[in-house]
Amino acid sequence: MPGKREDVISWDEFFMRAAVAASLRSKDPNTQVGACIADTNNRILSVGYNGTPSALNDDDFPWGTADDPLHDKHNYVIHAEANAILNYRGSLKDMAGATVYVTLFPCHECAKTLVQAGIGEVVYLDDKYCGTEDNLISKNILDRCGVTYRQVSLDA
Ligand SMILES: Nc1ccn([C@H]2C[C@H](O)[C@@H](COP(=O)(O)O)O2)c(=O)n1
Ligand SMILES: [Zn+2]
Repeated sequence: MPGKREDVISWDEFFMRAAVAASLRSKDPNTQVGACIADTNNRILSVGYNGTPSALNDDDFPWGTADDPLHDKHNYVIHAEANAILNYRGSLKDMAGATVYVTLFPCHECAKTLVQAGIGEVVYLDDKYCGTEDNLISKNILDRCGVTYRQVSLDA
């Protein structure tokens, strides 16, 4: 009888690759972010990526930053982590202790939302805004709320 295949990818890699796949749907020309929420039984609950509200035509949209807040994408885009939570059709109770895999470290608004949804762990790929005020607030929120975070990398 042949033995089982041992050379399989880890759960971390599996969920992070799902987050990366979600990020490929993002229309943001500068930063594409994907998120995948996995529960404590290693089941994917939801995925999301950064984009406009679905009723807002993303063809007719200022995909840049601007001094005028009316024309700055940051005021319109829903972040990947928020979309992953909003896309979930089950009970929020299922997110208790779940892990969010995200391709970019969460901003402070997402950190608050993740905490409130019951997420217990953040696993991230990139932290390109590390050390910025927003990033420090985000880490402060996660630390104070007992949400752990760790960085992983994906081999090419
Ligand atoms: N954890 C994050 C951080 C950012 N985003 C989104 C929001 C914007 O669409 C983009 C950031 O744009 P940038 O300021 O780098 O031009 O990424 C997110 O979804 N989740
Ligand atoms: Zn965010």
